[in-house]
Amino acid sequence: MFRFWVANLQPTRISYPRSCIVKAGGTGRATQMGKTGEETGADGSMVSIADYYAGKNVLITGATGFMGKVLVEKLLRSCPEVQTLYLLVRPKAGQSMHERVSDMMKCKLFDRVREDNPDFHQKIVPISSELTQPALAISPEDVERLTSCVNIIFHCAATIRFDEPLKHALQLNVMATQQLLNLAQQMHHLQAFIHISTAYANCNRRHIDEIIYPPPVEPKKLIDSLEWMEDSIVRDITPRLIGDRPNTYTYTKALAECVVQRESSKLSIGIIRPSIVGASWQEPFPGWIDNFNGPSGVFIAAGKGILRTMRANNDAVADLIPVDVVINLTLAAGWYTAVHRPKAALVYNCTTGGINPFHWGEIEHHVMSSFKRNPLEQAFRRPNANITSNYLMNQYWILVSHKFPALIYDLYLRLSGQKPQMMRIFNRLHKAIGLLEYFSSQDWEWNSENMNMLMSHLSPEDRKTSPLRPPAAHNPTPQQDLTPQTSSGTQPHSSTKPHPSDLQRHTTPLLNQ
Ligand SMILES: CCCCCCCCCCCCCCCCCCCC(=O)SCCNC(=O)CCNC(=O)[C@H](O)C(C)(C)COP(=O)(O)OP(=O)(O)OC[C@H]1O[C@@H](n2cnc3c(N)ncnc32)[C@H](O)[C@@H]1OP(=O)(O)O
Ligand SMILES: NC(=O)C1=CN([C@@H]2O[C@H](COP(=O)(O)OP(=O)(O)OC[C@H]3O[C@@H](n4cnc5c(N)ncnc54)[C@H](OP(=O)(O)O)[C@@H]3O)[C@@H](O)[C@H]2O)C=CC1
Repeated sequence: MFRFWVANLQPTRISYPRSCIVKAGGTGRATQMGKTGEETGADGSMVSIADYYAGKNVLITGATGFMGKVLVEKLLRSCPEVQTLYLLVRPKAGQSMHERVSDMMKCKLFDRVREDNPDFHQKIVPISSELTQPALAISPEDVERLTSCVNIIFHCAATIRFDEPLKHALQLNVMATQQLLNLAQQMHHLQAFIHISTAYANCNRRHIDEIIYPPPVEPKKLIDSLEWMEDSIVRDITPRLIGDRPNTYTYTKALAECVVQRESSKLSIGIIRPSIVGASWQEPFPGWIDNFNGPSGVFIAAGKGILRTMRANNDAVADLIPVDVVINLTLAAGWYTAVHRPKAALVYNCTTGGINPFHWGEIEHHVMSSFKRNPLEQAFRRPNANITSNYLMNQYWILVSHKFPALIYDLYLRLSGQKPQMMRIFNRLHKAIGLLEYFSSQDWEWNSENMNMLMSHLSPEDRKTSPLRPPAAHNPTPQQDLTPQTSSGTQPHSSTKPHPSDLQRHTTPLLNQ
């Protein structure tokens, strides 16, 4: 299997002349490039994001995931004239691909879309695909169909587990991305390829620009080397390979960026780097989330009275960003990439810390007071969690507030003839928070010039309906046409960075309750 991938990392490229790709474009409303570079309609007015997506065929990977679902929902709701959404989905947990998609469309997230258009499901076409398989396991008929009509690709699928074995993380995050790029190059009408990366792909640096940094290793060389290795050997050498990155996730996401960038002479590419994606701010309704990733699991464990202590720096910036804001940026980047066809891939650091800093210490305060006002059902103990940056103090509280109560509770369970379980729960919790502490103990500085630039290109209507950042009393929306920073970092970029004190703070709705 690995051998196949290696062979396919250097694909036979079918390149279409750029003019062909662009002209062939969407079947939507007639558009032309305005003098300023904005896409304008036939009447000369600026074309909105919804106008751009009208009549377009969109391919989405990872649509069953947290961010993918929100992307599908927003596209259907805000771009009602979008032609078709092709979702690459695999069967899972005994459910067929069709059952999974049909279940997904029944979920509360889609209530508003359902209200607006009860037949919205007709726009969704699931395509069977297992991304870790050769050629993404897409049938030849489906390849034919996709290559003949897709206009925009959003690549959201990934393994986001921090403890993923390197080979699997490499297969999904890097090789599948390469396979998708190969497919993209065969598409006759493709206008934009949007890759979802993470703001932490380069977390081994303190200051992160909107450029692609040199990869920690040549991806193909790594794949070649791992091909013949036993899994146990790969496991042993993983810490050496990932070096100063904390896990295989950030390492493989960095490699994926590099693989994507290498195709930027043939495809129009945008790379979105969100920081820690949390519950929705506004859309389709406030507070939607469907997973325990990142801080969400920590919050729930604290709310249930299980987690009492965690290592985190009170003063470090907690770079949380609501999922709807990330998706607004993703759709706007798709539009911008297709319309402006930047020569090099544009990277968008999708972060909040530089403009609206919020700290882990403040989060602790809001989370705890929120759970005191709105207690969770069946809590283990009354919630009372504290964060500390002191290792010894944390170890002390782990012993006193986690392990000791767990021992007592398990003893009680044993004596009452039940299976002990609390120590097992704490062991898993300790493993999970051990993996998260790297991110809660330090902070990073992300440049977000391209996000500002993108905002400056949005029509006034789009700024209202698809805000790229939560509103702030004194939040100066850049009015001027800012120069994009290219992924190679070669072009100059504007220094119109808003001052943090100009901006109002926000928290996710969960914390605002
Ligand atoms: C003290 C109180 C206040 C706190 C303030 C301070 C908070 C500090 C928090 C710091 C967090 C910092 C996080 C930074 C992350 C930045 C990373 C960059 C962002 C990204 O690019 S991508 C997203 C990042 N990825 C992740 O977050 C994934 C991390 N998770 C993992 O790697 C694995 O899940 C983990 C942690 C290794 C655990 O694996 P495992 O034990 O195998 O468990 P599963 O995840 O498979 O879950 C099994 C099962 O349990 C359910 N579950 C999980 N957590 C909870 C919970 N808290 N309560 C209830 N149930 C839970 C889970 O849904 C699974 O259920 P299934 O039914 O699906 O089996
Ligand atoms: N959540 C976050 O905080 C952040 C996420 N990101 C990035 O955003 C993107 C989306 O993340 P998120 O939505 O949170 O992740 P999820 O884990 O919720 O979703 C992952 C998606 O990838 C799909 N997928 C995984 N493996 C395969 C496979 N072998 N074949 C086909 N599909 C597969 C999953 O499908 P299935 O349902 O079948 O498993 C699912 O749809 C990722 O690229 C991630 O790196 C970046 C920064 C922060």
